[in-house]
Amino acid sequence: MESALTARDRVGVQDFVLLENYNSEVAFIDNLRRRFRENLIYTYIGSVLVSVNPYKDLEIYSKAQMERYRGVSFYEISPHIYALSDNTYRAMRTERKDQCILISGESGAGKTEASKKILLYYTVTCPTGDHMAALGERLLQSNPVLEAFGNAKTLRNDNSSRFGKYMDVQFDFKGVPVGGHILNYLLEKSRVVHQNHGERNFHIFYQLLEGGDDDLLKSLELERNPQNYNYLVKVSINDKNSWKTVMNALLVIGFVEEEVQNLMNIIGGILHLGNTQFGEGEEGETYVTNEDQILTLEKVSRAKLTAKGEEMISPLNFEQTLSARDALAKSVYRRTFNWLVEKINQSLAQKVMQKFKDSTEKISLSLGFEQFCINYCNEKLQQLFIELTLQYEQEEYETEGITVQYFDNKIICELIEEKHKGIISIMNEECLRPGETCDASFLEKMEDSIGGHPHFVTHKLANGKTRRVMSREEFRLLHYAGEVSYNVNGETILKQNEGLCPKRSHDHVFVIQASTQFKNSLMKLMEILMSKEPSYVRCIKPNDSKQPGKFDEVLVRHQVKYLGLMENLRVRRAGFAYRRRFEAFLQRYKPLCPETWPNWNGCLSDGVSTLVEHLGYTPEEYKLGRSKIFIRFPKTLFTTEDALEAKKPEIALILQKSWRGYTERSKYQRIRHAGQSTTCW
Ligand SMILES: Nc1ncnc2c1ncn2[C@@H]1O[C@H](COP(=O)(O)OP(=O)(O)OP(=O)(O)O)[C@@H](O)[C@H]1O
Repeated sequence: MESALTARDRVGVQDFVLLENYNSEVAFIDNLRRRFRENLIYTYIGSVLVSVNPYKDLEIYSKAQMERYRGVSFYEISPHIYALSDNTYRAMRTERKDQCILISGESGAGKTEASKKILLYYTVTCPTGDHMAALGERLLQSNPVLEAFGNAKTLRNDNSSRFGKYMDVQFDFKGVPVGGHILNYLLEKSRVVHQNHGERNFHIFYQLLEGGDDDLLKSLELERNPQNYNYLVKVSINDKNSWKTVMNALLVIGFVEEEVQNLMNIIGGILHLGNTQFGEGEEGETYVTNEDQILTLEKVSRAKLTAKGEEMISPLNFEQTLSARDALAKSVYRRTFNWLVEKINQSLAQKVMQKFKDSTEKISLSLGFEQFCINYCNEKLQQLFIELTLQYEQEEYETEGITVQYFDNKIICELIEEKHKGIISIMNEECLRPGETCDASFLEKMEDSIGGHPHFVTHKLANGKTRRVMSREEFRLLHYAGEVSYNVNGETILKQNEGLCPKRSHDHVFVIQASTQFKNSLMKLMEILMSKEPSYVRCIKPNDSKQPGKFDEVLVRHQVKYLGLMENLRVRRAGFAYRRRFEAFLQRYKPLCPETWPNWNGCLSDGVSTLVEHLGYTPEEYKLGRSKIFIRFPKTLFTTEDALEAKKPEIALILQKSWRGYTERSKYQRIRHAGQSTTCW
């Protein structure tokens, strides 16, 4: 195994920082490709882990592998998600600082799998109490449940998460995981009533129909064939087995039989709701045509209005009724999903580590409100990445007189969220305006307020070439990940911003616009993340056909670009690969120098100078700042780490000897003291 690993390490560089030509995108991608061919899917850029989806099971996630990475320094061993997990865990314990791991990448790049591997690593390697054994199991089992209700087959991924997830895991002072908590964001509820060609509804609908036993289906008045339901399309993906896994997971998490039955009642109810047929009366009123549904569903075709304190029931026309039926289905599903997450949270009780799951997607189709929110979320996460890594480095380098240029996406975030002028404000204003919401006037307002912004374009504002490919009903944003067009026609952006309810002019003030809600929850998330020490996993999808061994260079290049990996590398290499506060550096490496071991009593920077001179660092290898040492090349650090590793047995021997000497001396003193006391008597 070891020799195989050494051979693997020779294929490409395991840290991009060691790339000879670090400015070359070609060299970067070539390194990725060479490693990918050897099944080396992980590579570092300093402390950032780049992961390429292998689309096949690799034997690198066993318990034995976990043991290899346990307690081992980041740079000492080949890159792995376990190394990052372990490092984060140890940083939390030694530095006593909350940590978070941000996993990003486009749909199908491997974010969910990465998060599962991290969780598995903690549940296997962390110290446990009895409580933890059960908690670990519940943490792991929360995945199949969330996936059943929150994941679906899309063109890009057969198991695509259609919601954002932030998982919090809490440890006690001994490093024992004591609980977990999940926050979910922006479930793609529109999928409940409509799926694009080749895609499916959420897995649970199919799992129920394929896996549920005859009695259950009978009690829910359901038939096995998904084709009998308007909200479903027929594509099976091992749903029968998944059903068993999900039912078992629900039990482990602590759902009682009645709750599971209720959940299934709701899922069945949504399917029936989708099958409700409506007819149109002579005066434009709508009525339910399938008689068995009349009692439960006739209210869908009416709206309750309150004007000047008086309530009125107004009939909806055919179109409005269909839209109200779908809105009801979506709303029930969303609430059920939230309830489910809450139940899981109760089961995980006290809480543990972090992971926010985003779903960066570069989409060139016309999209609506939900996609707008998802892309805004990814934009914010990218901004956070820039702020926490690149900008931080920039500031440090400025004091060293080094300047580095990088792409800052703040301008796009502001375009979306700025008070009074941003797209969200304009959208809200338009929703609050008396009268029917109108996407055309929303577009005009945007053109007036932000027309001319370099990241915004509409048909009217576009130049000839772009205008030819743009419709009059869309606007285009140049996100950091690429251009995305958003459709504003009819039922899309504004309707969804209002929460998909038919608008009632008198209660505008009570409408809490979905975009503002989303913006606020995003701000809260950013606050949480900013308060923690971040680690990053950047996932890359090697091809669009989900095939093992296929490396599509164009696709990979695009992701390298929008994930900002080249910038990340440039900043890393422009300066120093490693930095540590003097006290931390001295504390770690002081055994390597007789003058600093066992203690250095002078000023810290002198101690570090003495230490590195003894180690033979050349002037270009390092620099001393005011409070930190900066080491330019990882190789220098590796050598120092190796020296420390080699020294460890010697240190252990010295400590052992000192301890034995101390205990023997104490014993002698006690005997001597006892002898003297006896003599006195
Ligand atoms: N490390 C891995 N080893 C083996 N297969 C993997 C790995 N990572 C991902 N895959 C494969 O790729 C598929 C897609 O991965 P995953 O669901 O994690 O993507 P994602 O980035 O979470 O996508 P989405 O944003 O759509 O949820 C998985 O179902 C699995 O088949």
